[in-house]
Amino acid sequence: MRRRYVRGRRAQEHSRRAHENGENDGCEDGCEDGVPSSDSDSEHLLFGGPLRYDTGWARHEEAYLELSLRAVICRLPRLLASGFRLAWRADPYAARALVAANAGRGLTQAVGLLAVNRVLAVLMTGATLEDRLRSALPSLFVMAVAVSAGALLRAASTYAAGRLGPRVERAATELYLERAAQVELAAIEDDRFRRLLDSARYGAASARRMMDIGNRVISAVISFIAAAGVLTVLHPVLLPLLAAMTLPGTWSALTTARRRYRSFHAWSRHTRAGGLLGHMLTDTGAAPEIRVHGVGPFLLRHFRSLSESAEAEQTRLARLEARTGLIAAGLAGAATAATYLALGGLLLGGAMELSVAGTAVIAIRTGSSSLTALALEVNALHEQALFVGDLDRLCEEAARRTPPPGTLALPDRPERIRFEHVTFTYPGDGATPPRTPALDDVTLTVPTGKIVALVGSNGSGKTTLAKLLAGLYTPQQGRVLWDETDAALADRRQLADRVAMVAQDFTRWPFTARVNITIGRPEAPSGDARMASAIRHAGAQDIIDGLPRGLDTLLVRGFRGGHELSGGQWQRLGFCRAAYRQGQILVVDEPTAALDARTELKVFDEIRSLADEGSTVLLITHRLASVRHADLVHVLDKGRLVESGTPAGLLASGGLYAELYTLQASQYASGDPPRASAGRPVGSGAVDC
Ligand SMILES: Nc1ncnc2c1ncn2[C@@H]1O[C@H](COP(=O)(O)OP(=O)(O)OP(=O)(O)O)[C@@H](O)[C@H]1O
Repeated sequence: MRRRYVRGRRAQEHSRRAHENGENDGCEDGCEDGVPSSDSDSEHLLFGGPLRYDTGWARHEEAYLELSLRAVICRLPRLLASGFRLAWRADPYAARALVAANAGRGLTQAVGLLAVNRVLAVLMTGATLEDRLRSALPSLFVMAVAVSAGALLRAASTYAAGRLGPRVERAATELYLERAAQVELAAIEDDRFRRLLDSARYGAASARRMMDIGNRVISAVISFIAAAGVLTVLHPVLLPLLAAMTLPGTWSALTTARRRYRSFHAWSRHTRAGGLLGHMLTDTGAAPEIRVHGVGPFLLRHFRSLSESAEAEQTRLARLEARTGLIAAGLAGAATAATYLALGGLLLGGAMELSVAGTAVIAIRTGSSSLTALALEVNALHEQALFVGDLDRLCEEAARRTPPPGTLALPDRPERIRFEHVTFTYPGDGATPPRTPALDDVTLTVPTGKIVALVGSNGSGKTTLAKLLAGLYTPQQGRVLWDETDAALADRRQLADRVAMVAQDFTRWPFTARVNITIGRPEAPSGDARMASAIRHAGAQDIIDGLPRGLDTLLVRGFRGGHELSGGQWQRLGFCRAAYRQGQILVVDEPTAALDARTELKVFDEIRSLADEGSTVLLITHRLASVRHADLVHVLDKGRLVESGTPAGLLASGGLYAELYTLQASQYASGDPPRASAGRPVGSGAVDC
């Protein structure tokens, strides 16, 4: 009931707007800027409303539609300048050649038109035909030279644009990737920056397209200027006649293009929704449920409903296009008749010579086709320029968010890493209320050469603390000290070099097993000893032995020879990668979550042996039985440090650690499932711990 009311209100609002815009293209049912509402019952049922992308580039859908042609033309020079800067950086020679060739073409067109005028004038005056032809020869020669030069310059401009395009795309892509890889992790996780990244991703392809469209715009502008200049020289009244003949065609082309564009954006949500349904129907992950729950016919029905409404929209557009084309043809016909009547009047009144009228007809034809092309290309150019503008903004923003390289050297063999009153809050998206700190005034010590465990409920800040230690984030307050050196001022490359990490969501690289291990330290000389030691520490020999091509097996499905590992096997490979890296500090976040009991024991033995060899291990785990391997345990709760001590000491003290431990141990001791509410509340993740 409520939904019907909301949809009714929305339809009324759409109708009102369409009415205000003076558009009534058969959309009694609620229109969006002349486009019938694309909201459908299927979308409401399946997605709770229209399926919109939440990405940066999607912003341009609205931005572009809001702009009038005048606004587009006003903004264009700035946007064009950023495209030209890219072109200049990519290939200054080709950029110069492109501009020069187009300018030259305009000149040849003007010269050609004037020569035509001269030829016609000479042919229509003079005594004998032979005399007239002889007198016309020099102008004919000029015409031939102008046409040949124009052809040569067109070839030069095609070559320059073709050479420039890929180079511009490569330069822009490199710029994009370089900037994206440099920024701090917090920027990558920041919604606003992510949107900018999304949007700027299209900057490179758009920059390339801009070269082609820009080339056509320049040549249309120059050709229009040449035709308009010649017409003004021939007779001042001809210029308004040119405009009158051109306007209907331009109006028709622009109206149709904008209508299609609007419709595309209103209806692309629909198409996207249909695509998603199609994908779900064939997706491997959804396949079992589709079969067991009989979801197939349900999805197919909604797919058909979405497709049928999209087809109806195409029919509506075709009808409108035909109508606009007809109106434009009528107006253009009237304007052409008026033009020829005016030319006839000028001829009869003796205000214009026949030769001038002939040249005028040619110039009007050239000028009007250039102007129509210009209007369309400017529209397209503006759309591409928006994305190139985003690439510019990304570069500025990335420069702001790239951490300084740092200058202080870290101690070779630090005795401890100390967190001093560290507070860290993840950046918000600006729209929602500010986040609460993930770490709040935390002071603790990680002695080197030991196993230090971080324990606490879900969301208590363990992973965040490990990432701060690895230098992935910088605290807003407090310091992380390696002995006495502040990590925020330390050489960032040196800091990264000291740490190896097996994160919860470590990357499953779509490469061979060998690369998946060595990518932990790609520049290390690939020696068998290092590899063998890493495989041994991770207890991964059986996995490698089981692969069809051993270390050279490709670990991704969907490609020939590709092989899929189980979750636990991947986890051991991730551990192997970290061991291969041989960092001073090894951070392991839930290293055994997907492992069977026997393998888990083996991995913890290896962690112990790594610590015995001098490495520092920062262990994050919810399996408190495994924490007995640790030399020191820090217990976090809601971003604060609540307890620290040895496992035995903490058990004896009867605090949060002891409570969590007892809760977990009781699962094994008794047949009854433990109750999370037993004892005092320990946060939402009490049972996990
Ligand atoms: N990238 C992020 N952006 C925003 N908030 C985050 C991000 N990562 C973590 N948080 C928030 O910070 C808090 C601490 O998260 P953290 O991952 O450090 O906890 P944790 O103790 O490791 O949890 P778990 O045991 O579930 O892995 C949580 O409230 C979490 O929602």
